Amino acid sequence: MATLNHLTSIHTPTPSLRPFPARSSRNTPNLSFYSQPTPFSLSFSVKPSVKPRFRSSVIALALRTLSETESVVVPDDSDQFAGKFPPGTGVYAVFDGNGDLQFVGLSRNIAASVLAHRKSVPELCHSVKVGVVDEPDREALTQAWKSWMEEHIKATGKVPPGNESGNATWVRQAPKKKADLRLTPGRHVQLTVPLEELIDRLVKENKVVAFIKGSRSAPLCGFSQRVVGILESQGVDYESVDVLDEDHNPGLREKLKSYSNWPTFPQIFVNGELVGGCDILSSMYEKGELGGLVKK
Ligand SMILES: N[C@@H](CCC(=O)N[C@@H](CS)C(=O)NCC(=O)O)C(=O)O
Ligand code: FES
Repeated sequence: MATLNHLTSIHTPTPSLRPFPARSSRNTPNLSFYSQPTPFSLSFSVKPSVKPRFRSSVIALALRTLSETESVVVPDDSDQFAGKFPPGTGVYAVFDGNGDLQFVGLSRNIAASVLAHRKSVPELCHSVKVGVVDEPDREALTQAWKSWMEEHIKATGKVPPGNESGNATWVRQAPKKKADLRLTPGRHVQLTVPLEELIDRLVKENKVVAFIKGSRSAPLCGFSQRVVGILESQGVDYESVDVLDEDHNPGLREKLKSYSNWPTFPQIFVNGELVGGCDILSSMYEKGELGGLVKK
């Protein structure tokens, strides 16, 4: 069983971690842009005329416009993909190998969208510019998307080919989500084996298990949502269990804390061992350490 000692040995705390993305200025939607090689935890938002406050020796250029945002080359190998793109909401612009803009998209999980495009149209998906939108309501997102589109149209007189009506190259059906795992069929069915044993079996029989608050399709807490976003952006085949579902998982919320010796959720297990919660997973994702751990 994983213990806190075990965990500290595999996780070095990263004080630079903070809620992502950073808050921004008045009036305009909160846009924060970042570019390689700046990890997204260091992204921040500024008005163009304002000097950013740098948080590390890696100098980040935080700019608002499409032309001023640096592009990030999309790696060939999905294992090198980790940490390059944020698993959060915003706009992104995809360029082909000639540097021609092919598509401007909106996504709730930019990293997952870029990965999907890279797989479906690798020849058109060479590099990507990203604009993260803080507190993304529909209007802020649409405004962000419009500003990049308008900038491109102004400069070239053309809509990016992928955004022309009728072009379905970049549109994809949202993949069907797996169902959450449940420990029992319902309240009427009593557990016949101790809960601890069920947890033990569950985490040992499934490579990656995320115990979260809410379902994977509708997480009920930002920490759980972030972890789901990260796992999905990596295309990880994982199982999820809702610790708030007392009907199907009675007592799990409390029992899991003693089982894992970890007091909060989410909790992510890999090969039967607790890897950690949201902070640890975020940090591993940003450092590109997650792929090796969770891939089969
Ligand atoms: N720093 C934690 C954040 C998670 C957290 O603080 N979770 C709280 C609120 S969702 C929790 O699970 N509390 C115990 C409980 O609700 O039973 C992490 O990295 O996962
Ligand atoms: S449920 Fe409130 S922070 Fe997670």
